[in-house]
Amino acid sequence: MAAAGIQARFACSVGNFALDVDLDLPGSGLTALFGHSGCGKTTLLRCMAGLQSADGIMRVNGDQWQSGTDSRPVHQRPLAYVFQETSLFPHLSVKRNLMYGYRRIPESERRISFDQAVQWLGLSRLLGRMPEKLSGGERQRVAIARALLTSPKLLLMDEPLSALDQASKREIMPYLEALRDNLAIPMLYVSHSTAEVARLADHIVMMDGGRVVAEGPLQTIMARTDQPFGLEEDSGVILDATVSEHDEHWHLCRADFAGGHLWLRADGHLAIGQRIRLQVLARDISLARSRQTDQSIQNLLPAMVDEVASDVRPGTSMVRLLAGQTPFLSRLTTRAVHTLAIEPGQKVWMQIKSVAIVD
Ligand SMILES: Nc1ncnc2c1ncn2[C@@H]1O[C@H](COP(=O)(O)OP(=O)(O)OP(=O)(O)O)[C@@H](O)[C@H]1O
Repeated sequence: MAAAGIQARFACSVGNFALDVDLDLPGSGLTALFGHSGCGKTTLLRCMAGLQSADGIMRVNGDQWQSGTDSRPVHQRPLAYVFQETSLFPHLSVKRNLMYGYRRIPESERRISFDQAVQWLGLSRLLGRMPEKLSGGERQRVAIARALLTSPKLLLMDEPLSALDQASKREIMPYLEALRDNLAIPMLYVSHSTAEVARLADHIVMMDGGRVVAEGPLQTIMARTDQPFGLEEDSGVILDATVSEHDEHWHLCRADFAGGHLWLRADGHLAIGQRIRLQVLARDISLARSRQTDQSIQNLLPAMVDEVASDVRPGTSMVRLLAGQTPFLSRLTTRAVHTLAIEPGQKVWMQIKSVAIVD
C-alpha cells in the first residue's frame, strides 16, 4: 500500500545557499516551517512545488511527484500555493475569482465544494464584492478559498498573514483553525511568528542554514528542554484541551486535557465542549515534593520528572515533567533543583500559577 504522509528529500543550491533536507511529515493537519530569515523555508516550499529544481523525492500521501530526475513540472503537481501578497483578479468579483479555478477542475475531481470553501472562509456576504472593496484579511481569505477550490492535495502557505495588521491577523485566525481541523489535505505553513505557530501548528519543522534542526509534533517540540524553538522567557508547553465545566460562583472554568485538568478564569464566551489551546509557561510552574494546599495556587497536578537540564543558563535549570503522557516544562533555579533533589523518575506536584488561552 502507498505510504501516507509527505516524504520530502531535497538537495539543491541557489546562489551560495545550499538546502539539504530529509523530511517525513504528517499527511494531514498543519505543519509549520519555522526559522530565521534566510534559513531556506521558501526554497523548501519551492522545491516541493517544483518551482525550484532540486535532486530528491517528493511524495504526498502515496502520490509520487518526484523521484530522482523524474520530476513532474509544477502544473502537474496538484497543489495550491498562497503567498503573503494576494493576487486576486481586480476586475472580477469575489465569486468570479473563486469560480476561476473551480471551473477548470472536472466535476468528478472536485474534492472541496464551492459552498464548503465559502463556509470555511466565511465569504457568503462578500461574494458580490470587488477585490478593491475588501480588507487585507478578507482578500487573504478569498485567496485561500480560491486555492482550495482547485482541489489540491497539498496546500502551501508562505507567510500568509505577514502583510496584515494585528487586527486582521486576529480576525483570520479562527478561519485558519477551522481549516486545520477540517481539511483532509496537509497544509505546510511558513511563519516567523511564534504566536502563529503556537496557535495553529500540529507539527513543526525548525530550519537553520538550509537544514532541519528539529522536527516533530508541536507539543513535543515545545516541551524540549533544549528549546530548539529559540524561546527564552516565553518557553512553555501548548496543550489541546476541552472546556468541560463552568464554576459560576468563582468565575472559573475547567479545561480537560489528556493528562488531567486545569482551572482557568472563565471568559464568558467559552462554551462547554469547546476545544481550546492552552499555554503554560515554564516560569509559571513551581514544583513541590508533596501536595501543598496551604498556598494560593489552585492548579496542582501530580507529575513525574522526565528530564533535568541543569544550568541552561547560569543558575537556571529546565525540568521536563509528564502528567500522564502530557509533557510540561518547569524553569527553576539550579539551587532549587539541588535542594529538592529533583531527578528523573521522581514523583512531584506541579504548582501551576497561570494558564493562558492561546489566541
Ligand atoms: N534566486 C536566488 N539567488 C541567490 N540566492 C538566493 C535566491 N533565492 C534565495 N536565495 C538565498 O537562499 C537563502 C534562503 O532563502 P529563502 O527565501 O528560502 O529563506 P526563507 O527562510 O524563506 O527567508 P524569509 O523568512 O526571509 O522569507 C537566502 O540566503 C537567500 O538569500
